[in-house]
Amino acid sequence: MFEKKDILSNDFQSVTNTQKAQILMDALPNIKKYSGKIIVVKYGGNAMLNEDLRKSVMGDIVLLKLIGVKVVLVHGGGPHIQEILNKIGVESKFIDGLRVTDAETMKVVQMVLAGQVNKDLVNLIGTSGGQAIGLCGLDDQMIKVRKQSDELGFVGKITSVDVSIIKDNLDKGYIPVIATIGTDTKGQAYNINADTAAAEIAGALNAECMLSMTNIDGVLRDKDDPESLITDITLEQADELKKSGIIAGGMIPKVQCCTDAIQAGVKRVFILNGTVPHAILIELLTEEGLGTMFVGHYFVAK
Ligand SMILES: Nc1ncnc2c1ncn2[C@@H]1O[C@H](COP(=O)(O)OP(=O)(O)O)[C@@H](O)[C@H]1O
Ligand SMILES: CC(=O)N[C@@H](CCC(=O)OP(=O)(O)O)C(=O)O
Repeated sequence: MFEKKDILSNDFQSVTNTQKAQILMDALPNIKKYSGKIIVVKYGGNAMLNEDLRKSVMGDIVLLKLIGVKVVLVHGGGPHIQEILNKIGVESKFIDGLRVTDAETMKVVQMVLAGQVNKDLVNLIGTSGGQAIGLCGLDDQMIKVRKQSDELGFVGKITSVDVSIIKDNLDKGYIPVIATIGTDTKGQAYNINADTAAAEIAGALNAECMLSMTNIDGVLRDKDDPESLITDITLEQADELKKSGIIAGGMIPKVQCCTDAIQAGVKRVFILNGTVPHAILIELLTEEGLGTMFVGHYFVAK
């Protein structure tokens, strides 16, 4: 039997073919568990900046698809938006982790998320051997929103998600790749935080599982101590850790989205470190587990 450290180390190169075959056999119960089920992966932030890691994450997604999992990729791209805003000299302000979005910023958000980032990921899935289709919340008016608040400008609060276009594409064998732009009743485009959108989409799809990929191992008792990872967390514990200030900064909205997804009926929700090669496969297909798993008030066996 192999441990996480063996899988992540170069020693893994020296395992025999029989051992490799055994690893595949060991994955069989988990493959059976997820085959035919919908899994929503949220990918964004700093975990998306390194090209080799992006390739590794897209490779994991293609492999899941090929073993029969219906994968939906919801992506962010905050750092990519920031890079263009910096280049054109537009300043961005954040309120509680959300980008204040004026008309000019909204144009950049749409251009970067639905254009550059979305199509780059679609292309990468294609070259990794999968079939992806790029969508955003404007396609078929998939994500409807209303203005969240005047001070945030064109930041949308999701009012409904119509998942028909996602399901149609899953049925045709595509991996839907979704940029999180929404529209109001008048056709105005809005910026949506990608974790929030992923949780809403996962809930609307009645997904088996949602994985939120970030650049830290999961929820930590001490964010500067990787050894303090909380592997399983109930909604009540998550609330307590937020109140006590242990969960802070960008982790607050991320944890909120995870608890929202559980409450919307998603069975298993994880925060995972997307900078660990093959984090998705290790979490889903091995007994090891890497990140933080959210469970309802009752215990759900992994
Ligand atoms: N208890 C905690 N456990 C883990 N990370 C935490 C915690 N409290 C605050 N954080 C911070 O939250 C960050 C993750 O949020 P964020 O950077 O917004 O993610 P992303 O860009 O991937 O969406 C971590 O890098 C960490 O600095
Ligand atoms: C309203 C709001 O803040 N929207 C985000 C959308 C992108 C996002 O969420 O990207 P990450 O997942 O990479 O952080 C933004 O403008 O940055």
